[in-house]
Amino acid sequence: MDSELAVDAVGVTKTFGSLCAVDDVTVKVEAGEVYGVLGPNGAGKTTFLRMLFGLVRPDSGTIRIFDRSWAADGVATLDGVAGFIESPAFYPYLTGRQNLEGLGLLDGGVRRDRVDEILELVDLTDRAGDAVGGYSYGMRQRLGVAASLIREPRLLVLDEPANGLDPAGIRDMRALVRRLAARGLTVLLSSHHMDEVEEICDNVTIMRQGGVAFHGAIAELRAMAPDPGYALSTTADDRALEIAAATPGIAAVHGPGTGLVVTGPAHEVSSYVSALVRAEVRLLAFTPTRTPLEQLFFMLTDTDPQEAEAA
Ligand SMILES: Nc1ncnc2c1ncn2[C@@H]1O[C@H](COP(=O)(O)OP(=O)(O)OP(=O)(O)O)[C@@H](O)[C@H]1O
Repeated sequence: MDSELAVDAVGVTKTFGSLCAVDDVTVKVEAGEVYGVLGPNGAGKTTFLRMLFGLVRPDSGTIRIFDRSWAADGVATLDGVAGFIESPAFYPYLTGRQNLEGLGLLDGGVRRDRVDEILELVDLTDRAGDAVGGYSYGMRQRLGVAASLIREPRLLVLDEPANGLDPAGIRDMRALVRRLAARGLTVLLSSHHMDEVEEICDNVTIMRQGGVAFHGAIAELRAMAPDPGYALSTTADDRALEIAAATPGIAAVHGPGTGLVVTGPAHEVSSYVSALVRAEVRLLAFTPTRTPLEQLFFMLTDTDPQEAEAA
């Protein structure tokens, strides 16, 4: 039901000069879900989120947050909404706890046990007494989430919360978002990595050059994804190619460097590997290439995977 939507953005467009940064984007986020806005650099994700926060005014379209709009309700539109656009900023010489308490003062103070609870939730209890200047990037991102939680929001908006994090940081951030969702918080986050969102989001909008390349459930995306691919190196690649040609459902080509790239449904790939073993072709390497969803993301957004990885 539309009145229960946390975010109801319809046909939102924003142009900067001749550049259409956000082009007729519709995003509907149900209360209680984790929603991802995905896209490569420059796709328009941040501009879209900035419009939710009222930092940028759309040229056309409507935005309602928990049934409030900037036009009708002004700043009250942000009641129950918190989050950060790009990286959160803190006083580096104050501790994590002092930063949170300082922010709480803006609202007339925050109870100590509430700060304790939030620090526990973002897994910073042990480091709460250390100066933020000594925090890792991932800890600062988590403290940013903690700062957003002080006002007990119903909707948390996070712009690329995993950007710049190492794999452990990404794992921690993912776990944090899951914990928040389990407490009933609606989370809207942006990302340019499919693997960051595929496990935590229920629905996604994939943006490409301002427009929408896909929107729907992750499950729908999975159904559209191409077969998984594997980089293969053997003692006899030419023979391995011949065997691939004779194995139903398997496609194999020479890889970009040495070896082969093999694609096919998982059970066919398993039969293919058995056939190689029977033919006494020994495997020297067998590693998955991109996940099918990542591959689909690059296809939908028309992005060159190598360029994206370099960026
Ligand atoms: N204030 C502005 N003035 C002019 N152009 C802008 C402005 N803000 C954004 N843009 C342009 O709009 C396009 C979309 O930018 P946006 O930051 O929304 O993309 P993004 O998907 O968040 O990218 P990234 O992942 O790199 O942050 C870009 O081409 C950007 O240069």
